[in-house]
Amino acid sequence: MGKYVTDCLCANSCYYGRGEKRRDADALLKFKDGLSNNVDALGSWNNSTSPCSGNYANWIGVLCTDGDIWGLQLENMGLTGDIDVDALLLLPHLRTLSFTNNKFDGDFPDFYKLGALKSLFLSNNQFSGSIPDNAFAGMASLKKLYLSHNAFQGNVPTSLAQLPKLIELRLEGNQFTGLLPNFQQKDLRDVNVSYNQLEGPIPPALINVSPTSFSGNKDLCGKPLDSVCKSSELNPNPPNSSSNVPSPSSVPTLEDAPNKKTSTLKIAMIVIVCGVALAAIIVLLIIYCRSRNQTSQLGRPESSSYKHSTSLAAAASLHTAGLVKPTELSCRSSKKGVAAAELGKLSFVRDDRERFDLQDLLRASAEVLGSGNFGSSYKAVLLDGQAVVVKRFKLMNNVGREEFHEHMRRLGRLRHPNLLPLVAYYYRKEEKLLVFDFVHNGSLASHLHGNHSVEQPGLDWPARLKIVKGVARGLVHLQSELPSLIVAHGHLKSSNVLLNEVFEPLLMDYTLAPLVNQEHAQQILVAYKSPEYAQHGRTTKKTDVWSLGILILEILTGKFPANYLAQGTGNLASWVDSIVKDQETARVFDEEMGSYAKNGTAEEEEMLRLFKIGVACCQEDVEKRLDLKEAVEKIEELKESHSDIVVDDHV
Ligand SMILES: Nc1ncnc2c1ncn2[C@@H]1O[C@H](COP(=O)(O)OP(=O)(O)OP(=O)(O)O)[C@@H](O)[C@H]1O
Repeated sequence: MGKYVTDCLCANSCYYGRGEKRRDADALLKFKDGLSNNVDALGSWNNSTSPCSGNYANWIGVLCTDGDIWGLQLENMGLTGDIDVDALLLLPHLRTLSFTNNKFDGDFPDFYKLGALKSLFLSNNQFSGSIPDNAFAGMASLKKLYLSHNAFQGNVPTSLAQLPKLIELRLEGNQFTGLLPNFQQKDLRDVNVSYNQLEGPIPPALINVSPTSFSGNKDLCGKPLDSVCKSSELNPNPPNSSSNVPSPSSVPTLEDAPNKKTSTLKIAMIVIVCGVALAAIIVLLIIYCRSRNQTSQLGRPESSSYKHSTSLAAAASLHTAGLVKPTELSCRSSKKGVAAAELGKLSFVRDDRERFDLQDLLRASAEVLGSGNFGSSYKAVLLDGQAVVVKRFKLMNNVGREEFHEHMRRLGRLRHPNLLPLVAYYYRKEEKLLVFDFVHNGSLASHLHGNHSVEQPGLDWPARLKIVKGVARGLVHLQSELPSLIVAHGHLKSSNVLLNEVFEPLLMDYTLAPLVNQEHAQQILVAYKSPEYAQHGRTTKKTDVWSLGILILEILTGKFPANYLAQGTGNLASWVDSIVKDQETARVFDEEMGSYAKNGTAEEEEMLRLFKIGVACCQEDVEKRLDLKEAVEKIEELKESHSDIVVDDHV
């Protein structure tokens, strides 16, 4: 419990007694006053509660730590009006601000006043006009700045080049003009200025950035692009300042540039050669697509040795009649005139993986694993024997390309023994494909509720405890790596826990909420079945703890929360109540655990302790519910038995 709650022991009535907390609430209410259409979205911002109780936020979109407000995450709310920076100035602990995906417009607000800010996310709004050159002067702590997909004009402010800690800078999809400032920050690694109207040399510090981060501009030149800067571009004389000019020392020099006549000739040659090559590729693709379509129309199986297996393309079409088949992904794109090089291209998020492309997947023998709420999952075995799972997601069409790429990159950076790593993805407006490694032991759900045999015996107590510990560790990692998300997993349930060959659990389908269409998310994602969402229409940092509690009770009792998976149904509280009542009157532990679950054994005592933790995680009242840290600490203390046998958890 956070210090504020422990100090007060009464969350609501005391906070007016504490000047600091009162000041925070007043500051936010003042901020809210500046907004125009905030009535519904910020309904929880009112005087009946304090914004924070410990680490828990009573007000939507407020990020709390120990009772202090360290961030605001007001995303996808349709907000307009004024961003009252002076009101935010009254929040001394504020470090992060996100207004992504709203409708704010007008000039860039005076964020320079918030000198301690570490991250600022304003993407996908309607801000416009020039940003003053010194707009970021004094923001020495700023690490992440996202201004993409607005309508900013004028020069990229030179004060950005003076931010010592800047590591992520996203300016794509605006109308910035002129030269890039001479960025020199060595840690500036995630930069994107594509689709502006920038020109001139790319600063030397950015030569290792991907060339696509500069595409769609008027006339940028120099590395990492292929276009060599002309001498006039290397020594431009911009009206604004010399600090805008990258040092010419490491960009190509005059000697590198051929004379004008030769270079014009060369450019003409290159254009012709590229044109011919492009035409040839398009013709080949059309032939290829036609031949594949004919094959699939004939329904010829690619492999007769698999009872349920066929090519992924055929599997997809068999299973999703009426939907776009993966085979068509590349063909349709070509009709729309997308560059040939982009066709069938999977984006890989990890460097340690061997690359394959969509065509390899389509050629692979494939098997339908199942059909979930979002679409179907296929197991595909590539020619080199590598088994992967391709998941099709259809309910993510409100998310923009850049936002999707950004989210995938974030997921790609996650590394933990209890998280199923994302391998690659494919973006298309109507449908997304996510590729993961195939996990051999299947899902926890199938082990708990499927038929048991000699090959698949029931899970014993040590195995179940190991699974609970692994799941808890995976959740902690997600929460600590993605602190800006209110719900880090959001879809925790037994079919989304896979078991590897040593029964180590791997969480999957995590962090989908920012991508899934809002209306579908509320129908499908487990987080939206929590009591806090049912009662107050909001999720919290403890929502994943609720799902963990349900999972613990399911693992201990072997009882399947039937309503849990059904689309559109909510409240699981009655399921929890029935389990608790059963426990009071009889032994509820799954008999599949055999002698371990017998009355009075040391193991049964440990099971009881875990049961209590599960119930404490399922408290409907969020205030009374354990937070993740507390839950994990208690889970880690559990042993296979009271006789101190430590679980061999392979982590
Ligand atoms: N990487 C994987 N390795 C092995 N089995 C997998 C893998 N990914 C998914 N599965 C299995 O494929 C089946 C379908 O999974 P899918 O995620 O499509 O649906 P779900 O988990 O049942 O529901 P939801 O769409 O709500 O998550 C499930 O039984 C799941 O356990």
